[in-house]
Amino acid sequence: MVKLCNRCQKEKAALKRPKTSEQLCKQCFYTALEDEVHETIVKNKLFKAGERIAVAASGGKDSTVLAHILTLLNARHSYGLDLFLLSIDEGITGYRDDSLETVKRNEQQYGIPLKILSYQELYGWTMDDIVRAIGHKNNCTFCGVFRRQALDRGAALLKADKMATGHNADDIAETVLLNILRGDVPRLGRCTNIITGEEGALPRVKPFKYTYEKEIVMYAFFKKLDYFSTECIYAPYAARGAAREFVKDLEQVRPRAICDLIKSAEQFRLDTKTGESLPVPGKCQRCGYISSQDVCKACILLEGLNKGMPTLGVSRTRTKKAPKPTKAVQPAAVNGLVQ
Ligand SMILES: Nc1ncnc2c1ncn2[C@@H]1O[C@H](COP(=O)(O)OP(=O)(O)OP(=O)(O)O)[C@@H](O)[C@H]1O
Repeated sequence: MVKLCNRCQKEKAALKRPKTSEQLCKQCFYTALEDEVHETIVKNKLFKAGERIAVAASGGKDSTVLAHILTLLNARHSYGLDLFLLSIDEGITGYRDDSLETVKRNEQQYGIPLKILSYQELYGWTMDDIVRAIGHKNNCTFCGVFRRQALDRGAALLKADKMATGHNADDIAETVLLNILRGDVPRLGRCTNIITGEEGALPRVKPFKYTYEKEIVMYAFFKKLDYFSTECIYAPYAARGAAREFVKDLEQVRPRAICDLIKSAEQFRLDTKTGESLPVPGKCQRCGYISSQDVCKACILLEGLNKGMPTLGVSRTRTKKAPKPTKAVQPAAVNGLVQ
């Protein structure tokens, strides 16, 4: 017997939604997902009319679907946003070079201008160079810290008001678990925030906070979106992989587990009486970019690389005293890079 779509009751059901177990036709699935993202955007006041939004685009499924859905919702609901694609080329041969080709095609497909910035031009090192120098251990620390700053720099060049990233519900649930494993209570409370960095120059928003990865993949697949699907070649060495597997196992047993992990972490709010305080954003004395310390993590890591002491700054203990300044990356070095 043909199973009809639970919503329209007319079309044949094409899929079972991983999040709700509803059996839907393709069109009703698209509408359900798009409406949920719209609701998330409106309820959480993620955007204001007239804002310039940098969509952090890696060429992967999440950011590709994000660029697609934001373009669509911006037109459908007259958000009045100016959208831009912003990509960081970490310099990972056989991975990022291929995914950037996808983003270049997305620029044409969605009609959104693209800006690419590379670690090579910002820091003088590619990730391939870094892995050659330090090995596979800790390379994700360098990549994560440099990417975060590189995205901020790119957004500043684009004069963006906000940045939207493709972090989905699974990513956030994984981060919750990692923070529990590390006993990092302040981060545990903060990692589920849908808007971060509001106190600084560039707030970051996560429109896919409640969107399941499996549904993003289904959406991209059924809509035949052009995205790059290979994992980072250095990813097998990341601790996140184990948390990812665990979240997938939990989801298998109980699909709600992903939402529940996010909800439970939301209950962990910082108790100011415990003496723990949130880092106060300031400026790095060397490069001038946002930092809660005198010298930002990117400058400390870069100093370690340039001095042949790559473990400098990798430890999670906070440096009270800033190390002596060496050559810093000057903001001026990347001025005039807007294409
Ligand atoms: N190289 C990059 N350039 C621009 N944005 C990036 C880059 N890498 C990651 N991001 C942003 O951070 C988000 C989460 O990063 P993650 O490492 O999970 O991405 P990914 O798996 O490479 O690709 P995606 O999340 O797009 O499927 C991405 O959705 C994207 O918005």
